Amino acid sequence: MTDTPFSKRNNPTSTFTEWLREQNQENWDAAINHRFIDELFAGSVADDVLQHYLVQDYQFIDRFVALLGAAIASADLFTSRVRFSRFAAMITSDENTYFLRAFDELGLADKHRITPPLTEATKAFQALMTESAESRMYPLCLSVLVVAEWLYLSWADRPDAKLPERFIHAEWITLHNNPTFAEFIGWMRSELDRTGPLLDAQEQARCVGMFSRAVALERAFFDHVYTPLTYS
Ligand SMILES: Cc1ncc(CO)c(N)n1
Repeated sequence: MTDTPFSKRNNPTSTFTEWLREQNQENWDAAINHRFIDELFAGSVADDVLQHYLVQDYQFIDRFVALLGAAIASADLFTSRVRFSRFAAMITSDENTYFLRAFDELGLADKHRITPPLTEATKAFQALMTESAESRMYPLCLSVLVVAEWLYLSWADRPDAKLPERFIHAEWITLHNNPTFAEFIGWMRSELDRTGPLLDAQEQARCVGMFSRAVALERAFFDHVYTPLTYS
């Protein structure tokens, strides 16, 4: 990892978020081209693999919504709070009901919707989200939120791909590649592009650190679905 501040970056035309992503290109590309994503588009993910992914991801989403709350609380503008609040409403409605319908389809017991065993990857992600929320600094909250949403838009954006038949596959794609979602990511990046460069070198290094951890964890999270737990 480099300690070079944004103002001394090699490529002077890159924005703050581009600069952050450039430093994590290998993990980013491995995540968005992951076997799991190829199988999701093909509709061929094994049910126990998808179930494991969704059970663990529901626990990710719990802390993710808490982190959205921290972004709402720490944002410097009312207009930013409004946009994040609307996004939080989407996650806690359309996305939440997708999880519940998918759990029904996959026959998942109630206890695993609420308190499943947590994997190391899930715990590490939860710890990162708690740390960034507890910083109470808007750009640090954004550094983790931007990875989670921008990386998901990046894997889901395959314009020539046909949607798979089953809703448990297709809806997980359309939740992450629809125009409203894409527009929101553009806005959220512009928020980090606006507030990140104003930080001092030490605080920028914290952004770099959290962004990098988040990208590495996204990759690890996809890797770990192929050793699914049994939820009986
Ligand atoms: C692990 C992970 N990262 C990002 C997203 C997008 O919200 C998600 N659902 N799960």
